[in-house]
Amino acid sequence: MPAKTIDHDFDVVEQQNGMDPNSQINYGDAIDYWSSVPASVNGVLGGFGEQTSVPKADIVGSSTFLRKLQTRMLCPEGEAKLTIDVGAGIGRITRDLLWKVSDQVDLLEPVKPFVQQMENELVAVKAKGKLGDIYDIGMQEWQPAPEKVGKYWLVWCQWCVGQLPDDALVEFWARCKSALMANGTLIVKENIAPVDDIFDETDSSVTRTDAKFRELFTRAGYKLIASDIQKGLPRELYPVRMYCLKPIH
Ligand SMILES: C[S@@+](CC[C@H](N)C(=O)[O-])C[C@H]1O[C@@H](n2cnc3c(N)ncnc32)[C@H](O)[C@@H]1O
Repeated sequence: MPAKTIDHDFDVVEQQNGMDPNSQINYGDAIDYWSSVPASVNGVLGGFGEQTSVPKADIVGSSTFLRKLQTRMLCPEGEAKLTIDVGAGIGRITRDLLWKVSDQVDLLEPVKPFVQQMENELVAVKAKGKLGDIYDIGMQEWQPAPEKVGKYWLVWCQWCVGQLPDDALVEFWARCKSALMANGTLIVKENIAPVDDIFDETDSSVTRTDAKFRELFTRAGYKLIASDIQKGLPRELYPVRMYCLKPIH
């Protein structure tokens, strides 16, 4: 869930059970949960929709982060800035941010009602000729289309990687490496757990610690070049961290 509130009692019970949060993830349960919420910003942001400060603060934080990284994200002349919005929900981030910095945006999202809603959310992006392909599958099933291997300028993963267990996530990020162009970038923006990884049974996901993220980036073959905390979120939410990663070739 994107905007998870801190619920210590629940976390402690889960940790005391001594179960590995990874082993509790069930892809089917996750799809059932996300299919049951409204196909809206409020639905994909766990109740922290446009009536709250969260969506606006999120987009401002991401564009500030990207602006700081401009010189590290140069695209070779003559090549298109192709981006993929992973676990895209209804296409909120593409609609509000990614189209502005990209020539074309692909989206990956396994929940059918969210994919249908993209048609409404992305009318303006499509009219500008910037809407690419939509893959209605999970990250664990995705691999870059043969003609797109080495073509992506940016892979954007936000509030979705907790849906995969550690090993499947490392394998997914390794496939992203083959999708990226030589100077391509992986951005990961996620909630951060304070002490240990925490399983959330609502959407069958894991909230990871900063240390775990850094370990998984190394395992997947990336170098971390920048990281910032998202500012301006309500106090009751987990901290949210942005990571900028470059593949090690
Ligand atoms: C919290 S929402 C975030 C949506 C979007 N990234 C945003 O910030 O607006 C999590 C998204 O991950 C999607 N998701 C669930 N399981 C997934 C999987 N295995 N692979 C890719 N996306 C998944 C959900 O359907 C949902 O759209």
